[in-house]
Amino acid sequence: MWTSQQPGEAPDRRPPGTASWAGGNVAAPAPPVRLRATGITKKFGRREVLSNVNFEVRAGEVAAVIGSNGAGKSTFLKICAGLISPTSGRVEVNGSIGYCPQAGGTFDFLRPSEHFVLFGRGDGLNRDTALTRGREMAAMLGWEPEPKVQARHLSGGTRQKLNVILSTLGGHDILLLDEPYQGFDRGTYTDFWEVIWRLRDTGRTIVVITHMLNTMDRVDQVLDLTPTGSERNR
Ligand SMILES: Nc1ncnc2c1ncn2[C@@H]1O[C@H](COP(=O)(O)OP(=O)(O)OP(=O)(O)O)[C@@H](O)[C@H]1O
Repeated sequence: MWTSQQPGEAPDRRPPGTASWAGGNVAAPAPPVRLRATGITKKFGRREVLSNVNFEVRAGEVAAVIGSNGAGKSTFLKICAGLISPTSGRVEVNGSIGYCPQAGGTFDFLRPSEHFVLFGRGDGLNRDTALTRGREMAAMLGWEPEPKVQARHLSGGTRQKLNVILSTLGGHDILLLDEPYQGFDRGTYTDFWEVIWRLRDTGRTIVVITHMLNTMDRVDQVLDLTPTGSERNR
């Protein structure tokens, strides 16, 4: 379901189930657009942080959002997640969203398993499914949570793994990840991308804020929010 007004995509007029017709080869229909941001501008007070940003990402695509410090990457992702409103412009969402914040997102005095249950229940999962999914995702990131350790005693990188896992529990159509791999060691970074590609292959849409330039060959498209020219002094 589109959660805001759908502008209407061009109808596919091909006969159902046909890959080609009229004697010619016709490309398979493009996967559906999952997230579309149109003309997004955001001001904090008189300061314009985002200026007329347009962005569209489809099912089965991974997009990177890049830009200098303060370029508005986190602000843009929060607007896409519906956490804050743009000053102007609109976001259309076709599917459910999982969001991984840059910082926070976990609770000091809860154990990882308690996080899985708490967040899983919020996503409509029962307790056992939430625990199983959480542990499976942890294993994919090379982590076996110790049963009795509270989040405040986890290392920074491990706590960030927990943060990422929580955003994936609900099996959402769209994953918005704000610098998800801060503190990951090299092996976990590799595992992380394996997980992302696996999710992409199941038709998920993933938008990742990153500062890692070597990420660019891992994604389908890049949105660069670095201010240009006159925007630099905004
Ligand atoms: N709630 C707010 N009120 C006022 N200013 C804000 C608010 N949130 C963000 N800003 C400002 O907006 C600008 C963009 O912030 P944002 O966190 O989106 O940048 P970013 O590109 O994610 O930066 P970084 O790469 O350092 O994480 C910054 O100058 C920040 O101080």
